[in-house]
Amino acid sequence: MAEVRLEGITKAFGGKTVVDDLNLTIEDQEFLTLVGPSGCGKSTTLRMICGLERPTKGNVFFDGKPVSWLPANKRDVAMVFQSYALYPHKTVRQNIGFALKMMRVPKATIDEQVLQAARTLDIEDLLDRKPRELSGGQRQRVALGRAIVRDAGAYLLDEPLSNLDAQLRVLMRAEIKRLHVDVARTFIYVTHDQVEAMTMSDRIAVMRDGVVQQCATPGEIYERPANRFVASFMGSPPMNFVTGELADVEGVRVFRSGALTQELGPYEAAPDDPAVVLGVRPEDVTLSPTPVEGYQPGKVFVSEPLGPDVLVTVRIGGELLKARVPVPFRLGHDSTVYVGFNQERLHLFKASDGIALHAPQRV
Ligand SMILES: Nc1ncnc2c1ncn2[C@@H]1O[C@H](COP(=O)(O)OP(=O)(O)OP(=O)(O)O)[C@@H](O)[C@H]1O
Repeated sequence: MAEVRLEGITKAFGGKTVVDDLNLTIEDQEFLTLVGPSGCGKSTTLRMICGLERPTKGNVFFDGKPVSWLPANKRDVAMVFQSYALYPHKTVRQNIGFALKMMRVPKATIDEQVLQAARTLDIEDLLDRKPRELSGGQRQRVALGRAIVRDAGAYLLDEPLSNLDAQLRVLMRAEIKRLHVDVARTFIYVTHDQVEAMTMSDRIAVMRDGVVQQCATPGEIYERPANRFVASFMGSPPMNFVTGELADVEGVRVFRSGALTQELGPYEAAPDDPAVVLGVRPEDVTLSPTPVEGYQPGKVFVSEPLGPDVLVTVRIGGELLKARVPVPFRLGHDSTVYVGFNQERLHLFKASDGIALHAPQRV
């Protein structure tokens, strides 16, 4: 059992605040991912949770008990690092069992638990090898094995897949997600890869410059990003943004920018300032070779086949927009194309501070 609560935790190094008044509760058995660009404070946050770093201000609680003063080895956590940190001269079996040996667990129990962890991770046949005789993916599994054998309340994983090639990352992503189900413990995972965050997590906390921008389920983050930063960081290929303004034309709210005019649905609040940024994800852009009412004419700039669909960049006036459309797409470069947006899935942000202006919740 481990609910991890961060209450106003702040960390400064030499007067520079790198984590700023962070408040977050990670539920028991939840898979929470901290995601954000390099240097935003993810690892520092994780290190404060596990006890490798002390908060400058604020407190960390495990199951309601403050632990900020406890050293790492006295906390009920196990950590997996990006570098694996395996002992090169020890076998896989010794690496996995090392923490238990340090805790003076009887040998028979260690053997049994190591075997059980190895079975979970499908590395039983590697137990007598040394790390140098393993592939990157196998080393990663050993690092995970070393963590899960500890039977900790919370597992903290810091970019555990970043040293693996793209194919292996996809494989291990699914394996870690499955491992979380099997061991039924709290997982706190750090990555700068938004795809990992989206695919693995129960909830995602998106960080920027030491501040959590939004903490929500992957679905909410994708559908209702709190601000332009979250909208641009989550989603691949990224959301299109067009700067313009809101206007009312014969009682209908429209967005206008240069050559582009787009009718909008209802929005919760009309901002004081009409300067806004329209956001539209590439999969919400439709292309037609012939005119359609409400569509804007543009020119095909470039098209990139992705397999099941095509990423088409279209020029409308001075803007370049990306559309993800199904195959086949037969229009060549510079052909005229008509561009439509899925009105129900448009996003609006205030131009001044990037805060989202949400449409009423769809049911
Ligand atoms: N021990 C330290 N002393 C001084 N500055 C530090 C220390 N540790 C981290 N920092 C700084 O704190 C900021 C946040 O670092 P942190 O490692 O938490 O970021 P991150 O989001 O995990 O980045 P990455 O994805 O690159 O690992 C960075 O600017 C980093 O240089």
